[in-house]
Amino acid sequence: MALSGVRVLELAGLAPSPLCGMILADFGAQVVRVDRCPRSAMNTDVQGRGKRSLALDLKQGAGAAALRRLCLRADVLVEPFRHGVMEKLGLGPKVLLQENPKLIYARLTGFGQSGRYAKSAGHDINYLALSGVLSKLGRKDENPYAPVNLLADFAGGGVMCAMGIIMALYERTKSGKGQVVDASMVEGAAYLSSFLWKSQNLGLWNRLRGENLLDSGAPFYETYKTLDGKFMAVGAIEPQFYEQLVKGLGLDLDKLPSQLSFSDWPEMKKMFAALFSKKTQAEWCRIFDGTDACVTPVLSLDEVALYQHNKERGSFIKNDQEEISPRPSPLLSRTPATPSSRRDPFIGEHTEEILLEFGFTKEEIAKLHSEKVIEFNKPKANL
Ligand SMILES: C[C@H](CCC[C@H](C)C(=O)SCCNC(=O)CCNC(=O)[C@H](O)C(C)(C)COP(=O)(O)OP(=O)(O)OC[C@H]1O[C@@H](n2cnc3c(N)ncnc32)[C@H](O)[C@@H]1OP(=O)(O)O)[C@H]1CC[C@H]2[C@@H]3[C@H](O)C[C@@H]4C[C@H](O)CC[C@]4(C)[C@H]3C[C@H](O)[C@]12C
Repeated sequence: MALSGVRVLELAGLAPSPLCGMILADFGAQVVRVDRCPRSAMNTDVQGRGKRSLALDLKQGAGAAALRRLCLRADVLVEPFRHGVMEKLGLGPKVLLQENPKLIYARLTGFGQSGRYAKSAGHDINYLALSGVLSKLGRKDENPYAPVNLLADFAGGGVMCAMGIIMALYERTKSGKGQVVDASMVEGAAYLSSFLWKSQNLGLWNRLRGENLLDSGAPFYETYKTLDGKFMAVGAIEPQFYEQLVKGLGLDLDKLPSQLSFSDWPEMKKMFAALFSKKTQAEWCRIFDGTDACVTPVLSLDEVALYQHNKERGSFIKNDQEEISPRPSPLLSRTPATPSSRRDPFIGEHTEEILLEFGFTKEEIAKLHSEKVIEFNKPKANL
């Protein structure tokens, strides 16, 4: 796999850093999740695929020292705390990079490592708000609306951080040096939205939120409810595709206002909505499948894996617990990701084997254990 041989230490965090670690693991890296010790009653990382867990108390001097030792043999450290937390533990980049100059030290935070908010708490919606993106999301006459915690946490955070790590790993093959990756979710979400910025002069965003081409203003870029309470997604932007949409709806193009007549959009939406409500989702699929009308069903998470196209590509996978999840993306032709099919690790499940692998002796491990710096957690206890 593309990242085999890369050793990653991921300090356990909320949502974005677990995704970052999972991407690296899916593509072959050996990812160790460093969990808190004493461990919490329940594992909240649902993105632990392919990782192993080491439970280590970083607040004890011996715990912080153990992490420093682990970092000597690691390629990447991912830390998800607000700025200052790692420094307070004596584990800041100055210390760790001095000890291992090849280390890639990835810091995944909401507000970045500097600026007045660097030490403030926040969540996806706050980061999205400060990126400017949130102001563009939402329907006409409604408040801005955050689409779950996908944009800042995962796209602008977890994915951007993984990209930064991979670029730093590539650069290291030339310089032999590690570096700090300062991944701010505000900036990640803003960067992700570069199209929004760069397209300001195209006239795409001249109208209020929810009245533009791609933000639910246009009748041909919208979702519509069907007779059976399901939905269809319509994305017929180009005139040749719009023509096919109109045909599929049983309308006559010549009798409709021009596609880009903004003032007619609200009425056209009503007309399209009335038509979509007359047939079931399956009936609309039969009409539009195989055309270029850019009309697709809105599938639920329960439906996607069984949907013919997704089945043909094997886009969703099952683990040995029969849980379905998306297959890693993108597909690499020679070295595709081979995600683990095992269940996620229990906190502290691999503490001993990881420490042995990183050069700790049995005696050292026993001492750390007796001092409650580390914890073991045998799987049987969880079954
Ligand atoms: C799924 C839910 C998550 C929702 C995601 C949400 C929408 C997000 O946006 S996530 C993005 C959050 N932001 C960041 O990650 C940016 C960077 N980080 C931060 O800004 C902060 O970390 C913070 C604001 C997120 C949290 O601040 P906090 O003060 O808690 O932490 P820090 O200041 O960073 O410091 C960390 C301290 O911890 C110490 N530490 C760290 N590691 C160790 C270690 N190994 N040993 C010892 N100590 C360690 C470190 O030293 C720091 O100490 P100090 O403070 O003293 O300096 C989920 C959200 C809530 C979940 C639910 C909830 O938990 C209840 C249930 C619990 C149950 O177990 C499972 C079900 C739950 C319902 C659970 C379900 C889900 O997981 C949630 C809903």
